[in-house]
Formats: sequence, C-alpha cells, structure tokens
Amino acid sequence: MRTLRDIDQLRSILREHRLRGQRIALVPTMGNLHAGHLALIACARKHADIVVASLFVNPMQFGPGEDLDGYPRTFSADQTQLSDAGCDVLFSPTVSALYPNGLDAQTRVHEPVVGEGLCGGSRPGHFDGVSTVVSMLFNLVQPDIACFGEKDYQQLAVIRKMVRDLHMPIDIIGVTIVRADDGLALSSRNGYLSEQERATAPVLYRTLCSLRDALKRGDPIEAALQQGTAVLSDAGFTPDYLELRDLMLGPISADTRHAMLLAAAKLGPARLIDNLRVELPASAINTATK
Ligand SMILES: Nc1ncnc2c1ncn2[C@@H]1O[C@H](COP(=O)(O)OP(=O)(O)OP(=O)(O)O)[C@@H](O)[C@H]1O
Ligand SMILES: CC(C)(CO)[C@@H](O)C(=O)[O-]
Ligand code: BAL
Repeated sequence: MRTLRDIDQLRSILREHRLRGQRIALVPTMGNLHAGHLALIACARKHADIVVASLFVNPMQFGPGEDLDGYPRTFSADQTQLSDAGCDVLFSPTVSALYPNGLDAQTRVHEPVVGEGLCGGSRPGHFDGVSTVVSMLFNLVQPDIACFGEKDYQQLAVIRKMVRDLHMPIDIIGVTIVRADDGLALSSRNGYLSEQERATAPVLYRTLCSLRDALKRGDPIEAALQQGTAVLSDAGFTPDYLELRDLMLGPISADTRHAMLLAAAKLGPARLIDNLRVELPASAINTATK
C-alpha cells in the first residue's frame, strides 16, 4: 500500500491506473479504524481494481465546542489495518494541503434539503463541511465508486443528493451497519465511553428495535416515539432526536411503507447515532399523522 500526503503525487499515480483502464474506488474516513471501516474497504475491493482510502479529520465539519481536538488519531494502527485489508493507496493530506487559504476563505458545497434537521439541525454547518471535503476528495481521486456507511444515514443521503445535483459520475454505495455483539453500532466515538456507559450504550439499538416492532404492529407513531425517547432518558442518555422519516429522509405520509427510524443521543461524553429500517403496515395510514 502506498501512503501519500501530497496531492500532485496522488493525482499522478491515479492517472496511471486510470490510463490502464482500472476502476477506482474511494473510501473516505476520519481514521481510528474499526470493523465498520473495514467493511467499506471490503465493499470497495469487490467493486474496483484500485482501492483508495482517505484519512483526514476534517476541521470544517466540526462545530465550535465539538471534539475536533480530542478526536482519536491512531495513524500507524490505521495504516496497518488498511494495508492488511487490501487497500492500495492511503491518502492522508494535511489540513493546509486541503485548505491552503484557511477555512473561512474556502468555497463550500451546500445541499439544502436532505441535510436539514436531524444531525444537520443539531450540528449547524456539519453537512456543508462534509459535502465540501467529500467533493474535494472526489475531484482529487475521481473514483468510479465511493463507499459510505449506513450508520451515518443522513450523510449518505446528502452525498447521494450532492452527486446527483452536481452530475458527478460516481456510484455511491451504502454499506450495512457493522455492530458489536450486543448490537451497538461500531463508531470511533464509542471509545469515549466509560465501562459503565459502554454497558448502557446498546440500549440505543434495543430501543430502535422495540420501536420498529411496535410500528410494524401498527402502534400509533407519535406515542411510540415519545415512549422510545423516555426509555433513552431513563437509561441515562440525553436524546437529541428520535424520528421516523421516509427513506429519502422526507416526512412520512399516509402512503409511506418503507421508513427509517433515526436517533442521536448523548451518553456521557459521546454523541451516538443509529438508525433502523421499518416496514409500516397499511394500518399506519390512520396513525401516520397522529
Ligand atoms: N459501524 C459502522 N458500520 C458501517 N460503516 C461505518 C460504521 N462506522 C462508521 N462507518 C462509516 O465509515 C466511514 C467513515 O466514518 P468515520 O471515520 O467518521 O467513522 P465513525 O466510526 O463513524 O466515527 P464517528 O465516531 O466520528 O462517527 C463513514 O462512511 C461511516 O458511515
Ligand atoms: C465522510 C467523511 C470522511 C468526511 O470527512 C466523514 O464525515 C466520515 O468519516 O463519515
Ligand atoms: N462519521 C461522521 C463524521 C462526524 O461525525 O463528524
């Protein structure tokens, strides 16, 4: 595996692969890799000849007071894991290489619909930061495909929309959430949890599962969501949102059959997110707007 920090070097190496007709896949990450990231690499390997992973803790997507400085940085271990997983190129630029004029002078990409509400509501500017850096990475790597995790479901939806809106010729592939044995979605931020908080954390997924079952049975939606929020609070979380949306993250309507439950909640120092697909029964017609 080649590890590159330099943009020109990245471009020249990838140009050669492209000239040979090889398909290129990109897996963008912020490092501190776990089995969730490795599932993205495996997916990329399946779909392309050359797998490029980027590792960049993007300051533009962190709000004031968020964990930019404390975000776990484990470069050597990440490098080993990527190499073992069959990644061909690791691109890890510096902040000044990607933002030579600083963040304030940087042109930004703003997707105005899908990124509203949910994490976009609680983290203002977050998805502009994500869309901007992902656009840059797409321009630098010019991949045929790019893989993103469904754990960050809204991020995946924003990127799909951005690629469509800007006519970027890239297939975006969503990868199923990788979970620990107790159901907790793997996430770098799980490392912030104390032993006791880690024992509580799977309540988030279990709550989504109970809600899914209740909604499938036709329980009234608003009451079920309120009950789920109460369960999270009682377990020690500070819920940020717990919502039911359609698969494109629009509001559900009487016709919605396939929906997503999406949640974010703070537990101690960590803000955890998770989501689960729900199939709504026809009887939800009467309860969708209650
Ligand atoms: N458990 C998981 N299953 C599948 N994909 C995942 C999982 N965790 C992260 N990813 C995906 O890996 C990519 C890089 O994410 P990132 O480096 O931010 O990791 P993370 O563990 O999500 O970190 P954070 O704690 O910051 O959310 C994203 O596309 C993300 O959706
Ligand atoms: C896509 C991404 C690498 C952009 O910085 C980041 O938001 C992430 O790790 O999910
Ligand atoms: N995995 C999403 C990156 C972030 O929370 O900033």
